[in-house]
Amino acid sequence: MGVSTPQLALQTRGLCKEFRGFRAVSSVDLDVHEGSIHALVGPNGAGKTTLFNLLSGFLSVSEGSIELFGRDITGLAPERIAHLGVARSFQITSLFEHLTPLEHVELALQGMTRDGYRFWRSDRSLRRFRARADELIEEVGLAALADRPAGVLAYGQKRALEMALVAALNPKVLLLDEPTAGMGVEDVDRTIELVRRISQGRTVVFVDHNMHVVGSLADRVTVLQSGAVLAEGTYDEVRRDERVVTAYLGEADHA
Ligand SMILES: Nc1ncnc2c1ncn2[C@@H]1O[C@H](COP(=O)(O)OP(=O)(O)OP(=O)(O)O)[C@@H](O)[C@H]1O
Repeated sequence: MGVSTPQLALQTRGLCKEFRGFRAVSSVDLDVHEGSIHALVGPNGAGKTTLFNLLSGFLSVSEGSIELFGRDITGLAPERIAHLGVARSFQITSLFEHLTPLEHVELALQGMTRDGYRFWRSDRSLRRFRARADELIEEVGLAALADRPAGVLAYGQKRALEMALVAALNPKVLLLDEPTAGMGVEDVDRTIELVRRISQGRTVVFVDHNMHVVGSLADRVTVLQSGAVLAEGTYDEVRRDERVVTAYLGEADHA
């Protein structure tokens, strides 16, 4: 009888974040459908990173609520939210220059087990994860560099390794903060493919300034301005929206 609505992976209602009276995120109602790729865009300072930090629990919520698959996760610690299946892309600074990509992924896989991150564990115990680590390294296109120190990887390759580390967590929801930032055209296109592959069977929310990336990947786009939702829809809908055009032109004017 009733029309079945697709399940929401993430839902926020009236979400606010204030920094000493300044509203960086203001009454945001966000619906992210399960299995979708959802982009957050907006001019500099629009509140995208702050919203990401709220979703992953890295910042406390000032007002409003966050639900993950219908469960209220407002106020949960980041590790609890991670445990419930939300992973955030690693920052480059979290790579260990002397460890190889393979070792990074093996450690990430070990971190998922009861053993946790035990760096003093023997090579033998890590070898249990070798086959899966090989797969992940292959998937992100780093097979030829699997045994080189991460320090020698080029920028785009480091970002690919971060993607493998996030995928190793096997999350239900993946939050990617500017996956193509600072990349040349080739790396951007490779990353689009990579995100597409990694998004299979998952929900992805990403922030990116590159509209080619947003247009190629996003099923839905939420445009933020001054902390609030300015527009929401498909890429084609939002890019034709007068208010969105004005917001971006306004930014260009001030550049
Ligand atoms: N810890 C903080 N304390 C005070 N103000 C903050 C803090 N973090 C962010 N802000 C402010 O909140 C606003 C939103 O910042 P945020 O980094 O979320 O924007 P953004 O959309 O991610 O921008 P960008 O595209 O430049 O990364 C900005 O005005 C910023 O200065």
